Amino acid sequence: MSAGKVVQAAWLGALGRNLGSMQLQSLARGNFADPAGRNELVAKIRWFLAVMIGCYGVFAAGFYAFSEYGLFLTREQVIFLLVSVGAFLGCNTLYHFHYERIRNIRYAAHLQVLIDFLLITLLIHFSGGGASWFWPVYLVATLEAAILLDRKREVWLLGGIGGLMFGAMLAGQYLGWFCEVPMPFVDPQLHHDGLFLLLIWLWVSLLNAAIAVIGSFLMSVIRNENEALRRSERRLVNFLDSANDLIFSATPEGRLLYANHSWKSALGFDPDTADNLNLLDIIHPTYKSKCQAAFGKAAAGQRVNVLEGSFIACDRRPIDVEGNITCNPEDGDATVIWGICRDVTERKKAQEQLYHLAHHDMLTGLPNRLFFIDRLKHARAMARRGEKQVAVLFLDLDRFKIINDTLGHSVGDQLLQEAASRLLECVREVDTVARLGGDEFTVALCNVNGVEDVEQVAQKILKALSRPMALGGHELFITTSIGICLYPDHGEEPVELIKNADIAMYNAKTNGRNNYQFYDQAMDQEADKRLMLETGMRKALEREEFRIYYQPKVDMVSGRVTAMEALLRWEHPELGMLPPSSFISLAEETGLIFPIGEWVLRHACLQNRAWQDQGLAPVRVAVNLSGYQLQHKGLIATVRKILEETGLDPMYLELEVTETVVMQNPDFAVAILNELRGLGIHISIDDFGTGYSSLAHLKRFSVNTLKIDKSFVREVDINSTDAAIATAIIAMGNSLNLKVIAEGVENEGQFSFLRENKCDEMQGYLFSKPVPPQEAAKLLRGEGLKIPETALAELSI
Ligand SMILES: Nc1nc2c(ncn2[C@@H]2O[C@@H]3COP(=O)(O)O[C@H]4[C@@H](O)[C@H](n5cnc6c(=O)[nH]c(N)nc65)O[C@@H]4COP(=O)(O)O[C@H]3[C@H]2O)c(=O)[nH]1
Repeated sequence: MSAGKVVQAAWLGALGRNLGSMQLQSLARGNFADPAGRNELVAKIRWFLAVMIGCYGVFAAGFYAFSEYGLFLTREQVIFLLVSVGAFLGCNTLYHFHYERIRNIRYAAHLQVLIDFLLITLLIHFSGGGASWFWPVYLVATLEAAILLDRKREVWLLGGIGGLMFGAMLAGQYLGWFCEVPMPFVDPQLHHDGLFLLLIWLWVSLLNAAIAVIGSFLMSVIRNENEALRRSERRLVNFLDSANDLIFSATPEGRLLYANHSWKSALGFDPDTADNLNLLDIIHPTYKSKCQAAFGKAAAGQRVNVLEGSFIACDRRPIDVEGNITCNPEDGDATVIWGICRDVTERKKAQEQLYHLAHHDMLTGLPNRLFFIDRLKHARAMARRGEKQVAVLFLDLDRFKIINDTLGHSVGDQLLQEAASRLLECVREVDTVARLGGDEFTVALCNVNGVEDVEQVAQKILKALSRPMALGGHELFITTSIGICLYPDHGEEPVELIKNADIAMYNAKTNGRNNYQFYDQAMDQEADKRLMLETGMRKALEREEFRIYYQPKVDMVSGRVTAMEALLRWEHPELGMLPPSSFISLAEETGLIFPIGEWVLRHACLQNRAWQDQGLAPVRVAVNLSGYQLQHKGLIATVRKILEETGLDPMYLELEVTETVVMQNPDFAVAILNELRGLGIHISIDDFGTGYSSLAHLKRFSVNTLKIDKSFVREVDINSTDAAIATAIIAMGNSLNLKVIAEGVENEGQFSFLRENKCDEMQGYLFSKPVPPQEAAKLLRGEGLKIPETALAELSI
């Protein structure tokens, strides 16, 4: 048996033995060991005597006044009798009402007994006649002394004094000092018989002594017993108070009778001071009816095990408890319910915390995957009932890893928290936003009526997340890619729905990020393909499956090639020649972008050096830098190393960085681009117009060229908005002394418009598609470069 169980068994045993006598409060009141209890008893005796004597006085006076016999009392005796009765009643009343004050007087009890002796002596003597019947009252006064006084000697002494007083009265009578006192049933002759009076005195004194001895002996026995009981009670109370469990007793109606120390300190109530405290009033409403039923059950004699409940403490704190209640009524005792419970508030809190931890993401406080699946099941059940749909949105923050790696995890964490709170703003309360890990979030939209509903939310999310975030002293711009699938159209099971939304999300990523895509079964093949690409990509470098194609950039004044843009291709053994759009984002996610990017940079530099060595007119080679590469700590060192290894002059290297990547963390980009510029490298901002650059930002960037995104070039000659954007970019570039190049120029209309608007350079299929190195060399020699006829005359070729 464990120590805890031994203690529990011990105190349960003690509790059981004392259960009947455990009416602690009421017991104390009738306790002879307690002076208050004894005084109460004595007071009762004295009131009884006073009433009896008073009745006799009234009877005697009445008899004297109205009876022709006039009784056997003289007028003076009746008067004296009434005065004595009055004095006795007066003393008693005085004692009763001023008990609290009198009891503090030393020898108050002795005095009380002596006064009783004296009054009774006077009463018997001076009233004479029938009042002499009251001589046994001496004995009662001795009994009073036995009850009131703790020391036997004092009891005997007072008993002796009583006897002496009685003797003195008889002696005085014998000697004729007092008036004649006729004794009932006694020959008046004997009233003056010394021997007879001596015998009476001896008899009364003997009785008095016997009462004093027996009374004080019995009282000491009672007192000792009571003291032992009180001691045992005290021990039990101490024992109960030392228990950590909350122990209480109450009536079946809930009135609290007793509570141990732990109960009092946990709840802040004290049944001794709070009158009529009812347990049911301080039980949490959730548990009230359950506890009421349990009390009823216990009162009916059944033990209620493992009762859970919660009290409301004095300061309104909920105190969760767990325990059992029982009721052991003994014969004649009122039904008392006993409860033993444990304060499990902390344990419950810990359990709740544990549950929260198991079901929530620590960083954002959002539900985690486990909880999300649970919520999704719930949403599915609701949708089934209402014949609605559930939408699962899978979100991945674009290029989050870059921010995390470059600005540190603390900023990354803040970003995730900010993203989480913005996501919560976009959905209703019934919907669920969860974080699956990393930068992946999911949203479950309940009771969806159709695709339009979901699209609205998706657009709201894209907008909310693209708002700039000021975190850790940086202004960050982030976008997100969202994959969406619907229950029941795209799957039944939560796991399947999440998987399909994930597949759709990848599609959104490959579709240029910052957009949403609905799941389509065809995407499954895409997912398989992606898996195949991922495994293949790891070996592609070793197997030398990557190729670089080159596309010329043409100067609009001279008509010459100013640069060759290196565009990566992957010659997949099964899928054929793959464009970068089908594998670059995958390379970024897998981290393979670093070795691949380095490979492209090295080979492009080598190629350019080779062209120069072949005697071709030197041009720049433009290499695209992924956001991940730009933010990589080792970028500058890598570029330097490659330039050294290949022997290419930095002025013939151009690095293209997309505007979105630069704007994601402008402060960081400024620092890196300045350093690259410092090496003598040409810097271009790619896809310009798609990001959020402002003039203020541009002024800080140390770049050479702005490259108008091909989406604005496509309809630049027919669409007024695109035309306005393109001309604005050209004007901006001119004012900042930057070169402006347009990409994706396919026809003469675009060409003429851009030329008329003073665009410095152009690139596009109109001049040449991206071509392998050998063909690129031909272009550099001026062979095969397509310049529109209309322009040839004006160009200084
Ligand atoms: N419709 C149309 N398209 C034209 C025309 N002229 C050129 N293009 C295409 O436009 C893209 C221009 O590259 P970008 O904007 O830097 O966009 C590039 C670039 O961001 C990225 N990329 C290419 N190579 C690399 C690389 O080595 N590293 C990194 N990080 N990204 C690369 O992949 C993107 C796509 O490259 P590509 O598929 O080669 O697509 C190229 C090119 O083939 C035209 O007249 N019409």
